[in-house]
Amino acid sequence: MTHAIRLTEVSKVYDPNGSAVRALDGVSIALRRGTFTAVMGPSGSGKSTFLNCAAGLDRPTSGSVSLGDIELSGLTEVELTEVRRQRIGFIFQAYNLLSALTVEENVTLPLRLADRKTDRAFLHEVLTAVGLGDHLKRRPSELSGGQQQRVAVARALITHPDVVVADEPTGALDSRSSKQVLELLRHIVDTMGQTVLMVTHDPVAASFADSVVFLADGRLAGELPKPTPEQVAARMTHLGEW
Ligand SMILES: Nc1ncnc2c1ncn2[C@@H]1O[C@H](COP(=O)(O)OP(=O)(O)OP(=O)(O)O)[C@@H](O)[C@H]1O
Repeated sequence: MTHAIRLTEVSKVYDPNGSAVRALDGVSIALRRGTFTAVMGPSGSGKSTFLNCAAGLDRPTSGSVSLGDIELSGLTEVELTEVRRQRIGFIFQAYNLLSALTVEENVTLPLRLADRKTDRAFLHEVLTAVGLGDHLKRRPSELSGGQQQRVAVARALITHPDVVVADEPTGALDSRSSKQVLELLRHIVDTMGQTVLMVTHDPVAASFADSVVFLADGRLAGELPKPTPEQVAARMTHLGEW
């Protein structure tokens, strides 16, 4: 199995008050294991819908999504929740850490929710990789935004997920902290063989990926391997307002 995620002819139609919005329109793509993919496109082009369908947070109206050899559309809600918990790591713009918990408790929370034991050696490895080995007992309020997002990266990694999905992970960070988080995502792909899927508006962020996938009006509008910020920006300008 070389693909971490495969979408086949995925469409998603929202129907608020009867005026249907086709957020995704026949998207087919496969993401290889151990690769870092960025998703870009104008506002409203379907990036979040794409990420949510790929990660089992939302169900397509038609088409299929498979995570490894698991076909998500065949799962019940309970099974889907279990797949998300065990096989996908999530990173959001707003960190979503629990303020009452320490760094260590936040990072190991997905394991406790899944009733799994913490592998102390791997916890140490992950916290060292994100540069927070000395901050185990701190609480989120005692950390910078960049440090909090690195806790979120550690939390996403702790279950050994098949794929890490990140929705605008640097959207709330200054450029220095952004760079650290992006270098960290690059690092987990290069050294741990993780698969990362990231939505971003930022051509510099996208340039850390192996490949950028462009969306326009819910459809795939090209792919750019080995992207540079300049190439990404030029493509985005070509796609219209962003
Ligand atoms: N829950 C929903 N109900 C109705 N329409 C929705 C819903 N979610 C998204 N849409 C619509 O689907 C389209 C795609 O939205 P989506 O959020 O995926 O785009 P996006 O590229 O992530 O946008 P942005 O860059 O602004 O975050 C938009 O037209 C949006 O208004």
